[in-house]
Amino acid sequence: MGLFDRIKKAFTGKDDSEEKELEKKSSEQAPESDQNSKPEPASPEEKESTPEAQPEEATEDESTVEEKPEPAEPTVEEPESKTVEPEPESETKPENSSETVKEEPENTPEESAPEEVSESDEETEEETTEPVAEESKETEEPKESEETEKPKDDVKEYDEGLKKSRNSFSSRLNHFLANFRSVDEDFFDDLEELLIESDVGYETAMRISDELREEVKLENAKKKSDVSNVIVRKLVDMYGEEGKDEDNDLKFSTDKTPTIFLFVGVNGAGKTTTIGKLAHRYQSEGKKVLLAAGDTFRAGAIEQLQEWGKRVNVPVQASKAHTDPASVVYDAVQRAVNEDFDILLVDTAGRLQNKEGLMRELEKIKRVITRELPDAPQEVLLVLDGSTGQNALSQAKQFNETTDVSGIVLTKLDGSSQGGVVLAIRNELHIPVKLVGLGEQMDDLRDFDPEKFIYGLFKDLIVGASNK
Ligand SMILES: Nc1nc2c(ncn2[C@@H]2O[C@H](COP(=O)(O)OP(=O)(O)OP(=O)(O)O)[C@@H](O)[C@H]2O)c(=O)[nH]1
Repeated sequence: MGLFDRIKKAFTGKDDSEEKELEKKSSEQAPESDQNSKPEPASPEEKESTPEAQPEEATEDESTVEEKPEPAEPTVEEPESKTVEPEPESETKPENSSETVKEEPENTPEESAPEEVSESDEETEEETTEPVAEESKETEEPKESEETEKPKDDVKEYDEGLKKSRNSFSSRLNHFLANFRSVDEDFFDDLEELLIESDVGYETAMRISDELREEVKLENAKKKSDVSNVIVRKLVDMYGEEGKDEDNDLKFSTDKTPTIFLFVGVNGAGKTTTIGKLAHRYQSEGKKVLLAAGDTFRAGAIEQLQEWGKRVNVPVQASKAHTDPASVVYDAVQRAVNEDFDILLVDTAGRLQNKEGLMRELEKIKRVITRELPDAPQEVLLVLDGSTGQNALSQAKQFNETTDVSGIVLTKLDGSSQGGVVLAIRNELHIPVKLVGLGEQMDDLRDFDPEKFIYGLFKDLIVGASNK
């Protein structure tokens, strides 16, 4: 069963063929009693969900007028979703948060062009690193986490977080389908354009268009509803295919040594915030977490990480601005080992005077870590601002050329209408997305779950597409 059918079945209780079968039967037997043909709804809670899901256009299309079974919304517990590989509800338990610490990302007028990273990195140890600002420790109790927020549900989070992306994609596609006259060359040109604009990536758009030509011929899909079904099915199944060997799980140390995650990415992508959220997650799980302020390029970045340290009650290894970041990281690794920390999360600069300088610095940081702990870092996580669409994709390409990225954190998907970039990242870069940011709060970080994500992105189209 392809991804499309798996998702459809998980969330509606029926896959496409079962549904067609049912429809056929019910139209043969009792044309009026279409009530009966509804898939037993999982839970009809938010029926209003997406207005564009059943756009007026669909009505004008001859064949599609008949009543659709109202999409069964996924229940919080996803009761019948057992068909999709069993997901442990692996999310952080959000017993806290709620308190919104406003952080200004660019709060410091940085840039006094920093001395180039010194090449002599053997040293690092004592010199630079007076742990000037290693505050927090266990001193401050997590006062903020007292006000409990109701636990967030995973499916629902994706569902809500991706509303904008979904609406944007659904309405574009629906608009497009409502306006095409025939499936000719112009149709395919326009479709390619639409897919590219939706940030699924150029190559993906071309592949879909090519394969669609075949499918359209094969399935003799001439009606709008058929074409729509084929497009969505292709998009989803292609995504499923590409991800067959993808491992979206974070890797951890397999011995007693600390796990180290190194975060890289351009300024403002959400590195510090992601580190804060992850620190909160592991801390809540009872792990001993240390943060390292490896972005010494600007003082504001150090303060920002320290702020997060306070918020989530986790110590931060830091030094003065413009210290060699490798020395800060060296000290952090030493401390993590000596004091039995479970996890060390390392922040890095998003910008230096030039790209080469930045890449050299990242390399050096990584070398320092690996020299101390050969299996670390267990992850080099590239943080990308998901709301930047194609821009995120080209950043990923650049970083991946110079840094050995093991996974991607895609942030700001809540505010984005560019969720399609996830398709491009998988189909074109083959780097697994491991985490997604669905908001600014401590609990708004999710392990990336491809099926829930795709459901969140295409819900209306998946549930609606095949019933026409
Ligand atoms: N809506 C939303 N905002 C986010 C998310 N992740 C981060 N942000 C916001 O994005 C802004 C930048 O995040 P930072 O964590 O400072 O980014 P950074 O990559 O560390 O940037 P520098 O410290 O400048 O290198 C902040 O205002 C965050 O609150 C997310 O998932 N959703």
